[in-house]
Amino acid sequence: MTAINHHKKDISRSLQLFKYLQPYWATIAAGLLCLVISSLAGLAFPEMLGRLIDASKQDNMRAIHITGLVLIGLLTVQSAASFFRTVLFVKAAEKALASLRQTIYNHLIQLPMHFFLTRRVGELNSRISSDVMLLQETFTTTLAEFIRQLLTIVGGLVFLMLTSINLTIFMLAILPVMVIVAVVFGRSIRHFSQKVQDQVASSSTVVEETLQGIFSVKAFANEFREMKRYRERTDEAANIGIQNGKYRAALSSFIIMGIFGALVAVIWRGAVIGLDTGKLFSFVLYSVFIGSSIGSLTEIYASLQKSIGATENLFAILDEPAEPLSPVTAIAPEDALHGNIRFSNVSFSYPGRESLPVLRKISFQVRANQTIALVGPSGAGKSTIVSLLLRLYDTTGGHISFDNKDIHQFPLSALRSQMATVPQDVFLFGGTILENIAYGREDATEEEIIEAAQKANAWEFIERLPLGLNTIVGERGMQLSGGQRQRIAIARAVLKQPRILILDEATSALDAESEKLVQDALNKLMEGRTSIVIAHRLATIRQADKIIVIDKGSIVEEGTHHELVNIDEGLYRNLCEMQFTQ
Ligand SMILES: Nc1ncnc2c1ncn2[C@@H]1O[C@H](COP(=O)(O)OP(=O)(O)OP(=O)(O)O)[C@@H](O)[C@H]1O
Repeated sequence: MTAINHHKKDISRSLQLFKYLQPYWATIAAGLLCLVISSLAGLAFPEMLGRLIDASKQDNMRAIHITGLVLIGLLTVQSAASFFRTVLFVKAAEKALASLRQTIYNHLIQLPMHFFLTRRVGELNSRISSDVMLLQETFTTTLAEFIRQLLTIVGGLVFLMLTSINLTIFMLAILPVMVIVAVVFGRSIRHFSQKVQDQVASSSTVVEETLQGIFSVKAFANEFREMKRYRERTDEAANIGIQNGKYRAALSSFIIMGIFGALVAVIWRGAVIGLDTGKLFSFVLYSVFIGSSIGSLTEIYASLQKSIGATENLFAILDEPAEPLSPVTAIAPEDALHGNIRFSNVSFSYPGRESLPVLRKISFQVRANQTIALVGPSGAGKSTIVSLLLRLYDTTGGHISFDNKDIHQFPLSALRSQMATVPQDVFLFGGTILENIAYGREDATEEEIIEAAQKANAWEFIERLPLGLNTIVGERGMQLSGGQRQRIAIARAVLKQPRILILDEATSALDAESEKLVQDALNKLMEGRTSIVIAHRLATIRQADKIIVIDKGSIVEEGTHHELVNIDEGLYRNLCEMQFTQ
C-alpha cells in the first residue's frame, strides 16, 4: 500500500516537471505535429511497398512509377518531419532543463549550512548534472519515442486489420508474446553480465593490492596464499562467465526460433488464407514494425522509471527549506550595525549531533570598535562562535544580539553583508585576482580594487606579476603562497568595509616577512570597526581589548593580556608559556 502511494507521489512529482515545459508549449505542439506526420508517413510505407510489389506482378508500369514517386514523397516528408521534430523537442527541452537547473541551483545555494553537513558535494553535483541529464534524455528522446511507438502500434494494427482481421488475430496471439519474452530475457542477461564484471573487478583488486604491497607479500612469504586467492577469484569469474554465455546462446536461439518462427508462422498462415503477395509483404513488414515497437516500449518503460527516480532526487532538494535570503542593495537604517555584540547564555550543538554540546552557556559582550580575541585549545568551539555570529546556525539555547536587538530581527542577508571574514584557509575562485578581490563587493571599480590591494599589502606582489590583477589564480592558474592568499582575503574585506570583522588566524606559520605584511594589513583593517580574532599565535593579540579563553565549549577566563598572564595556573598563561618557550 505504501509502495503504491510512494509510486503515486513520484508520478505526481514527475508531472510537476511539465511546469518547466509549459512556457514552450507552442514549440512542443509543433514538435508533436511533426512527430505525428513522420510516424504516419512511416506507417504508410509498408502499405505502399506492398502496392509496388502488386503493381510489378501485374506489369502495370504506370502504377509502378506512381507508387515509386509516392514512396519517395513519403520518405521526404518523413525525413523532413523527423528533422524538425528533433530540433523542436531539443529546443524546448534544453530551455526547460536550463530553467530547472537554475531553480535547483538557486535553491541549493540558499539552503542553510546544516544541509551541507550531511551531504557530499559530489552527490549534490551529480544531482544537478547527471540527474538533469537523464531528464534531458527523457524529454528529447524517450517521450517522443514513446509516442511514436504507440502511434506505430495503433496505426500498424489498423492497417493490419484492414488487410486481414483473421491474420491479425493470429499474429497478435504469437508475435508480441515472443518479443516481450525476448526483451525480458535480454534484460536479465544484462544484469548477469554486470555480475561477471564485478567478479572480474574483484579478481583484479587482488592483483592490484598484491603488486602494490609486494613488499609485504614477500616479507610474509605469502605468495602461495595470494596465488590461491587469485585462482579462486578468477575461477569464479570464469564460471559465471560460462553461465552467462549459456544464457546468451539460449537468447539467440530463442530469437531465431521464437521471433523468426513467429514471422514464418504468420507468412505461412497468410499463404494458407490466400493473401496476395504484396499484401502479405506489407503485412509482414507491419508485424515487424509492431514487434519492434513493443520491444522498445519495454525499454522506454525502464528508462522512464529511471527518470522518475531522478525527478524524485531533484525535487527532494527543492523540498528542503531555504534560508530567508534576499539580494542586498542598500541596508535599511534600522538594520545598520553599530558593532555592539552580546552573547547571553548561548548554548549550541551541531544539528544531528544534539547529544554533543559544543558551546555551553557562553556569555560575553563586545562594544563597538573593540577588538576581542578568542583563544583556546583546538576543538574548544572558537570557530563555532563565529558561525553563530554569522547566523550560519541558530543557537540551541540563549540569545545573540547586535546593538541590543535580537539577531533574528535582522534580515539575514543584510546582517551577513555587514560582516567580513578573513578565514584560515582562504578559498580563491578560479578566476583572476581582480575577480577574487571583487568578491568582497561586486560593483567595485578597478581603482577601488587597487586601493584595497594596497591597503592589504597585496599590491606590491600583484604589481610584479606579468598580468597583474588579471593573473588567473587557482587550479588552472598561478598558485599563490599562503601569505599572498591571505592578503587577497584581506583586500576583499577592505573592499567590503564591514562593521564587524572576523579574523581566523592562519595556523600554518608564515615566514617572518609575510607575517609582518599580513599583520600590518590586518592592523590597518581593524581600525574603526569591531573585530573578533580567533588567535592561534598569542603574540598577535596582546593589544586586544579583551581576550576570551574558551575550553570545551565554556568560557574559562576573560580579560586583557596583562590580567590573564597574572592568573596562576591559568589556561591562558599556560598556553602563552607553551608558545613562548618553544
Ligand atoms: N560541522 C560540524 N558538525 C559537528 N560537529 C562539529 C562541526 N564543526 C565542529 N564540530 C565540533 O565542534 C567542536 C568545536 O569545533 P570548533 O571548530 O568550533 O573548534 P575550534 O576551537 O575553532 O578549533 P580549532 O582551533 O581547531 O579550529 C569540536 O569538537 C568539533 O568536533
